[in-house]
Amino acid sequence: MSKSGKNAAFLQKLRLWMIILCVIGVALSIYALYVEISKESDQNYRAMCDISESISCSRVFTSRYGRGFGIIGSILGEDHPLNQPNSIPGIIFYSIVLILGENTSLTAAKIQKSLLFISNFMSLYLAYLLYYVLHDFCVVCVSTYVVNFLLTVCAFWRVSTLQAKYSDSKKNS
Ligand SMILES: C/C(=C\C[C@@]12O[C@]1(C)C(=O)c1ccccc1C2=O)CCC[C@H](C)CCC[C@H](C)CCCC(C)C
Repeated sequence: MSKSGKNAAFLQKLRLWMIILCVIGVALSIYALYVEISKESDQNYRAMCDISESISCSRVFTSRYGRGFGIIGSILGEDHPLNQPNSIPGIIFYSIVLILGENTSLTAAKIQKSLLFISNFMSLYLAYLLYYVLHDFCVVCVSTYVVNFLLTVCAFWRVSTLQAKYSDSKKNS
């Protein structure tokens, strides 16, 4: 296969994997939202990801860090309307990444790469809270960190492949 054919095939593969990862991200966020709402209305609700006292996702989602990433509440007040469950920006975030993946321009790919790069710092901050502050292991949370990391790797490959593709098409014209 020619170089440009190989690039095109690799881009298709990346697109597929990124769609799958974004759908997983949205699904994990919707599940987190569902658990948080269920637990808030019924203290006896036990989620699938509540395995033990220290492996409990609902304890994490209903903690003060489960809303507004623990930041918005301390600035605007816990009861501020912007202090929503973390899963809501999560759903918006993965949807934006998904939409950017459907745009074939290099600019869209670069914006996508930057957003994903930043999300790993968010993962680090949330993992810190999870491990050192809440002393919990949350399966859903850790899964989102893995999804963010894998999406970031894909986004970096996508940008370099698109750059190679565009510099080749300039050479050949
Ligand atoms: C479900 C999810 C993350 C899981 C979790 O947040 C949860 C649910 C939570 O309650 C929690 C509590 C205490 C410690 C850790 C945790 C978490 O681990 C989604 C984030 C995904 C990603 C890390 C978001 C990236 C945010 C963007 C950088 C901000 C952009 C905002 C957009 C609207 C454009």
